[in-house]
Amino acid sequence: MPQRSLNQVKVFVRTRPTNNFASDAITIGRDNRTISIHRVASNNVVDNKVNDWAFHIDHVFHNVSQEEIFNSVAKDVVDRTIDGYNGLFVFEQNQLLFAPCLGTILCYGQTGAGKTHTMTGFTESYQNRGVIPRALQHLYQQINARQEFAYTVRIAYLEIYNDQMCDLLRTIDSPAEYQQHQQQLSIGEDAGFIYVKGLSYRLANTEEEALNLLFEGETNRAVGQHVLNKQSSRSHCIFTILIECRSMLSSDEKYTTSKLNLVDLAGSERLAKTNSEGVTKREATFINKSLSFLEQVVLNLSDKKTNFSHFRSSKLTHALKDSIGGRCHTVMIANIWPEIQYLEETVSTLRFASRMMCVPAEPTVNEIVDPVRAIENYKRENRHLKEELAIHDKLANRQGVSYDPLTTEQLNEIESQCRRFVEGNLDEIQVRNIRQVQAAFNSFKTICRNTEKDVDKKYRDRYVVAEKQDYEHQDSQKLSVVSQSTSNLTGTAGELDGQSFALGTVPKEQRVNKEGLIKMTRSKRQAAKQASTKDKASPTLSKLPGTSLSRNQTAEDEQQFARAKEPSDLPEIKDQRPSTPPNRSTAFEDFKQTRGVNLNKIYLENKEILASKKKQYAELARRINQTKNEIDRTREDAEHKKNERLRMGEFLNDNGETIIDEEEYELIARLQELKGTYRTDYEQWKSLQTEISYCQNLLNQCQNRLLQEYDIWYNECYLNGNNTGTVEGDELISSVKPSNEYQVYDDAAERFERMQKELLLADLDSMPFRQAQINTNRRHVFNAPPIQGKSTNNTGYRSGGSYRQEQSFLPPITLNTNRQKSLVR
Ligand SMILES: Nc1ncnc2c1ncn2[C@@H]1O[C@H](COP(=O)(O)OP(=O)(O)OP(=O)(O)O)[C@@H](O)[C@H]1O
Repeated sequence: MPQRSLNQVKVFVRTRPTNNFASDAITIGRDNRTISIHRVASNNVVDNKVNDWAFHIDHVFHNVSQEEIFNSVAKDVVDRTIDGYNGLFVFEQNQLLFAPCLGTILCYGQTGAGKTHTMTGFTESYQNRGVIPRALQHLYQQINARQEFAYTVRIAYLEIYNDQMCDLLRTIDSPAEYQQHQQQLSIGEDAGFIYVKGLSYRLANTEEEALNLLFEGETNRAVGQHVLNKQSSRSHCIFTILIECRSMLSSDEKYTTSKLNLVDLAGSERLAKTNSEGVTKREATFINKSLSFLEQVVLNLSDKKTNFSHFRSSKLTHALKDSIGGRCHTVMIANIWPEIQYLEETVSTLRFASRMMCVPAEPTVNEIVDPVRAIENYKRENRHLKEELAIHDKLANRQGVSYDPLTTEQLNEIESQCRRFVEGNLDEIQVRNIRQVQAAFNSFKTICRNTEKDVDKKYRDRYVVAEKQDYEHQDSQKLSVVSQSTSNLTGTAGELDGQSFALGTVPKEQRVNKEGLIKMTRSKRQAAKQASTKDKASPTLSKLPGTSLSRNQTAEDEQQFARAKEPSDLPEIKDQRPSTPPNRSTAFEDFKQTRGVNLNKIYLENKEILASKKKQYAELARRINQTKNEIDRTREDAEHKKNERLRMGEFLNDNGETIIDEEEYELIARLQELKGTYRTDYEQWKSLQTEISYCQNLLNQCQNRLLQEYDIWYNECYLNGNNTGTVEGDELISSVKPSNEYQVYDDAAERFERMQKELLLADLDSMPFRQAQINTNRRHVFNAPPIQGKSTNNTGYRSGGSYRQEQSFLPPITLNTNRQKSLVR
């Protein structure tokens, strides 16, 4: 095999997994760098065609994961793009006019071969996310790791549909801006760099913001259905990441810029095989035409003798002019569908891949960042600043101030001072320079963390829910406790002097309407109780032994949850279910009486504990306020007495001490006593506050678990446990969507919180991905016009004040219903 030059476009082949792999016709070399095709000639026909091919490429990926594709193919390109390029670009009204493209990843192949799968992946599955979401994650991880640089990231998403360009992020704008963006996009060139006039570049400060943009664009892509692919992309899409980087170390005005294009081409298709007609056929014609122009351009680029390429022959080739080879680090993934009936398409894809391999690419090395020189400059500047500081200190008569790093002894001394300060044994901490201030803050941080740990340990050790015999009784009591606790949370308690912050609860008008919730919950409970009395004979509802829940969130918790969710004494109810699934809230009640009975108990127990803590908290606050009022009154009386004494003239004893009367003495003593009570209560109040937040946390976890188990149970009972295929899209994503039926327990704000917590419990790295997913779903559900016929209430997103509020912050989106595809691919 000929030696590959480093300065050429890299080409990889990825096979779509299939059970009908054409092993007689397709052979992948052992080194995974060769792919041979052998076509069996027809028996009856004299065939003079070439029947054997061998293609040498950089690597063949056969049945590999999305992660491997990203790590082997795309990561390097992303890294190179982050490293930047010495360029310059100019913004005008948030529209990029000029930027060098440093990296391109391109997916090419026949329809249905897995290009979109490779590039974007499943938007609803974190594990199966494609190159773009992974590239964004890697990009922001790198940015966060490079503290010495300040990065600005902008995103654009361009679609080329029937040779017309379209901004996929236009729907984020308000209607007025949207109208502006409707203007025709056009391609411009400056110094060999390509830009799309009118295309919006959106700032993305975090991975989540960037993913929001990706998902928004994905929902706007043109998608169609034909025989070979139910969700076929009918357009070429270019996802552009623009990175601007400034050094924090030098005051240099220069900055590096780079652009990464992630291109998902529409798939070539043979009309006879896809049975395309009407719109789909017209689209296919445009797709095939633009791809053959692309082939032509690539052919010209790979031919050293030709120095002209017809880039302007189509929008696609023009838009990609500076993205293929040349100064751009280009990587192509050729997707093939290795089944015998697609052999011709496979050969044609591999041919294109081979041509692409000959396109020269000489990425320019970034020259701007020279860390050695930067550090030298930094040291020099540091020396100058120190000298200046010394002069300044001398002029200000501040002798002996040292700016050198603190020694271990000095650090220990500061730490000890901080400790004594916190314990109340020291009034002031001696600091003379900024290093000492920093050291003091660090010590405070350490003290704070250790205290937190101690408190946490203390509560974990302390709280174990006792077994309860009469659960139902307590359950009914609980509601009144909750309502009392909320109504008791009034008044304020402040510091002794009354000059600082006030403690207490938020004003009534700012609180969530709990009464409504309680009424609703109560009526649902009653309904459930009636149902349970009817079914008394059923062993399903027989009393289960009380469950105790350790506050330790350890294996013990897990075991208990496991025990709770698998009550062995419950009969299998699956077969008794009606064929039509019941409404979810009825099913939920059912679940709480059967499979979820123990989990529900734990949940309610915890809720009760929380309610009682809140009650104590409110009572204590009221008591503190009373004490505070009494302190104020007593202090006033004492002051009054003192003034009276002073007016009458002071009496002194032989030692020169002031003599006061009995009444004034009692007032002073009472004042001391009240202050003592106040302090004790205040400490207890603060500690209760921590306990409440701990219990609240635990309650949320129980709630999440209950709802998860409910989803599983519901699927098993009513959807035959089938989580794919037969289930409607809405059902599929129900596990990540808050649903109205869960209102049995909580109001909208709580649901929102629960949803976030549910996500947090999962892999932390996946948080931005999942959050962006939810944001996009929610945005589209909120803004779907009512004329679409579907009631948005079905989704469970619309009820609840907090959602409405959130809606008002989001820009309205107008959806093109013809072109919108489901978020679930
Ligand atoms: N590597 C893979 N692993 C799992 N599923 C795959 C893989 N590649 C493709 N698929 C599945 O094959 C189907 C078609 O894939 P995809 O839509 O990505 O093809 P495409 O090349 O983008 O087609 P088109 O050009 O028509 O848009 C999808 O259901 C996708 O999930």
